[in-house]
Amino acid sequence: MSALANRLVTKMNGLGNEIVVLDLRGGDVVVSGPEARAIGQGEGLAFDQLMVLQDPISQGADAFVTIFNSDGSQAGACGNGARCVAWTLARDAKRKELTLETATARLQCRRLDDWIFAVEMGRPRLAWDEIPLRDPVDDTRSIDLAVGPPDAPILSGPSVVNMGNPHAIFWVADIEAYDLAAIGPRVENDPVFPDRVNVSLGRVISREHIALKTWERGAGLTRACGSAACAALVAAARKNLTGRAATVTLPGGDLDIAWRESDDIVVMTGPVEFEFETRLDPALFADMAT
Ligand SMILES: N[C@@H](CCC[C@H](N)C(=O)O)C(=O)O
Repeated sequence: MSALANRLVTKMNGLGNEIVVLDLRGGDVVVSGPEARAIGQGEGLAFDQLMVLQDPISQGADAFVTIFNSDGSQAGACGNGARCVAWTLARDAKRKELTLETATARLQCRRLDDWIFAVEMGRPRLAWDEIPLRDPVDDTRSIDLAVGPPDAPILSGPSVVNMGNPHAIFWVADIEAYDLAAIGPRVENDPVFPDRVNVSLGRVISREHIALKTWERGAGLTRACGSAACAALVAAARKNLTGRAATVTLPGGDLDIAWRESDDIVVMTGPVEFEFETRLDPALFADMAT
């Protein structure tokens, strides 16, 4: 029988971004991409991201987190998932300050209220090879990429930012005026992005307010993407469209994002919602080698 059979999982969401938390700390069980996909087939467990907790590597951290997208690929960051993980850890440890480790960062999380968490999402990486892009460019505030006919593109010049994962943001006047479900996968898989990319449409409403919709790499259209909200604020501030703090309104609700001047770290604040806990049905892993 699979070592994942009957494991307890917590189904949550952050602004409608569907999250499953699987706590494997205290053991040496690891999850493969196919196993992650299988977990998403469980009743009510369709997720955008699966957050797998393992024992931390460095001192003082509460958990090492591996992040899977619904297609079984791995992501370096997940803002909404980080808040959900912080909620499970805060509940169990009865603490307000938590530290998560991921493959790319160490994230400090703070419980501000029962259901509200602030997460330090790290420093944005802005050089072309940090996004990464295939070809060198001097300025990632707007890159030479267009969607649509070359003589009449419908979208062009996205900003690109790495927030632990790669993001491209097209600035538009109306985020509802485009078919992101069609455009998203084309841009996600464009060869200019060797690691693929998360694709957002952003509208600057004011210097303190952005509206955003995201097609997530490996997960598709989602109701909210925390790292995209961080990337959008950084990109907008770099273009002097906003200041260094703004509310980002996503289809699922609002996140407050601040890009601290003192240490360059981006802080995301927003809610989490607990849905249910359940045990993983052994039948999900029936076809897999143990
Ligand atoms: N929903 C997440 C981001 C998810 C990761 C992304 N799909 C990727 O592969 O980079 C968030 O809230 O940040």
